[in-house]
Amino acid sequence: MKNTVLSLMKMKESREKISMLTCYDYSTARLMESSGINMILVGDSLGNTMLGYPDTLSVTMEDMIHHGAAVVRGCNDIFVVVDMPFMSYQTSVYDAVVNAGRLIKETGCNAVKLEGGAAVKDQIKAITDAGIPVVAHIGMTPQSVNAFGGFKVQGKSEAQAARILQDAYDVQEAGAFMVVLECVPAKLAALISEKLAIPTIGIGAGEGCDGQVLVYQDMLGMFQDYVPKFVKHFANAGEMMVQAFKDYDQEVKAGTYPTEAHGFKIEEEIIEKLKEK
Ligand SMILES: Nc1nc(=O)c2c([nH]1)NC[C@@H]1CN(c3ccc(C(=O)N[C@@H](CCC(=O)O)C(=O)O)cc3)CN21
Ligand SMILES: CC(C)C(=O)C(=O)O
Ligand SMILES: [Mg+2]
Repeated sequence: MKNTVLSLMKMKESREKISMLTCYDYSTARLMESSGINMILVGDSLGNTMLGYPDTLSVTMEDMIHHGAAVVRGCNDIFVVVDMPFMSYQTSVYDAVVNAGRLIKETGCNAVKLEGGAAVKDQIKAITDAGIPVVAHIGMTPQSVNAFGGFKVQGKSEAQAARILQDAYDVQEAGAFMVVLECVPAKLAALISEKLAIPTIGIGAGEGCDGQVLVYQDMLGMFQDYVPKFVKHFANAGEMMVQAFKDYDQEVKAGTYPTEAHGFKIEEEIIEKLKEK
């Protein structure tokens, strides 16, 4: 049965962990749907994993709509969240509502996600007031990579930890129904998870969160540019793919693929007639 904002919030109450993975295309969405995971995130991490950018800053609304709509076409039964890309909501509350609305209308997703705490309270409130569920994202927010000086864990000092806790309270108060905690110390994430009424979804935020999210190419072992410390390889799909590509290359070159079984037949007579032309 498909989750809703209500059933996801109830999972926190009953201490049932929430599983989320990123997804960017139709065929992967079909596969994920048969796995039992609770939620899909069409993350702006598609800038890295699908488009080959060094960060998420170049990702556009058009990119998110293109991939988001493909994922939604593959999902009958999973709650889908689409990331708002860099500069689609930071510029004004008006831009935030217009662009959140476009993501909902043009992809068919169930909720949107945006990065930031206190700084985007007004945006979260306005999008929520428009009837669009919002997932917040605090801690190490990759769209601020240049401000952070790299993809570095946030919240180790007392001042930073206090700011992140306040961000968590702020996004909850503004109306977010869920919050992603990225790359923050495990004990800080556990404390925030206890204090908030809304579910927390961790990535590099330890075992105390109400759920977890990973980039699917990371957990399948098929992304090689970098491997963050929080990633666990649940498969070595990268190795399997390279082996299959090698086998194909060899068989094509050796003439062992394709065989007759992979081809289509035609009446011999027709070929004989064509030979005379
Ligand atoms: N494939 C992929 N996976 C991700 O998790 C991800 C993306 N892309 N793109 C957007 C952001 C970028 N993220 C990143 C990228 C790198 C590290 C990383 O390498 N961290 C180091 C250093 C941590 C530190 O020094 O504080 C690590 O060892 O984990 C972490 C998160 C998370 N997001
Ligand atoms: C890793 C998650 C939280 C994300 O924002 C993304 O994939 O873009
Ligand atoms: Mg993102």
